[in-house]
Amino acid sequence: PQIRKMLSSGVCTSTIQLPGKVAVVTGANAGIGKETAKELARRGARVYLACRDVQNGELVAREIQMMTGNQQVLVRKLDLADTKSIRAFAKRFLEEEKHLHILINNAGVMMCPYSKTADGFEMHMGVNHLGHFLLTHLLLEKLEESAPSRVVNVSSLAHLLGRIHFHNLQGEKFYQSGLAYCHSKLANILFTQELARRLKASGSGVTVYSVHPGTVNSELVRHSALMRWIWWIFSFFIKTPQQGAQTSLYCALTEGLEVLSGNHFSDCHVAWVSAQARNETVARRLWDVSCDLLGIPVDWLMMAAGPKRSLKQTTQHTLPK
Ligand SMILES: NC(=O)c1ccc[n+]([C@@H]2O[C@H](COP(=O)([O-])OP(=O)(O)OC[C@H]3O[C@@H](n4cnc5c(N)ncnc54)[C@H](O)[C@@H]3O)[C@@H](O)[C@H]2O)c1
Repeated sequence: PQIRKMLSSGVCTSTIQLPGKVAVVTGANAGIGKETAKELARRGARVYLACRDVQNGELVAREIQMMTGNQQVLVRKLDLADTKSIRAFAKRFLEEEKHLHILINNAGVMMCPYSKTADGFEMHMGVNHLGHFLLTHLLLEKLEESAPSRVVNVSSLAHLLGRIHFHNLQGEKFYQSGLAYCHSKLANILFTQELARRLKASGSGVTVYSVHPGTVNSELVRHSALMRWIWWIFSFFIKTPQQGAQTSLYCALTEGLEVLSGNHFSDCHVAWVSAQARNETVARRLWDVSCDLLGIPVDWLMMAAGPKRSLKQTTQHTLPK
């Protein structure tokens, strides 16, 4: 354990406690999300485990309650592959909670065979990007009312290989499962940056960060025999889920991080991103296209001084069938 500790740099050293604070963690019933939720609960927050599998979520909630002594760990159904489920989750949450201080967009799928969400979106883009885009949109007013508040988008170093192909967003022209994951993780970073720009322009007290958690021993690689094998071989050297949760926790908890809103973090430090991930034009267009696909008004968070764009300029993308 000592060697493992040495190999894993980046620990969230914030001592902040969270009584009276409310947090939502997506995909909180496994891996990095579970450890993130556990630590937020340990610090006294009321934590919503937003899970696709509620039964399993309840088991995890009981485990976290027992380990932390915090009974305010609640499970709510959220399937990010279905916009109806996302809207139902948000509706219930907004009805029952006065505040939301921390939203961790953590859930993700990797290298799944070509498949589509209930709304016809390619699964990686649908779950990893569009699902969290819609969820954040629906919860933003509550975050603004609760400011200072934070959004953490769990992305990946895999964004390096990502590209936003607007003519092939649903992967119907060409599809490769590994690349589809990379594209969706690039979308996480572009969304973070565009959201940060808009929140700043609107004078909101909500800040947003994207995160690479490291290479983490979790179930994420379940769809690829090769990746499972590689993860197994290197399992001693890669991070535990608890170590993988540190950068998400750092971005959610560290005092004074507001000035770095929009940045990407790894090992609890600001991290470099690819040229693609710094392209503001692509970020703006992805924002508009995402709104279009989800039926959200493009100006749901209009740049105060930004150029007005007509949707015509942005509709050169493939709609789901
Ligand atoms: N494990 C790594 O090495 C690694 C590296 C870089 C980035 N990440 C990112 O970290 C995040 C967490 O991954 P992990 O490693 O803990 O994997 P994991 O498979 O253990 O956890 C993923 C979680 O997402 C949930 N999820 C999947 N599809 C969902 C859906 N449709 N609706 C709601 N929830 C859904 C799963 O149920 C699970 O709880 C992901 O966004 C992943 O891309 C992981």
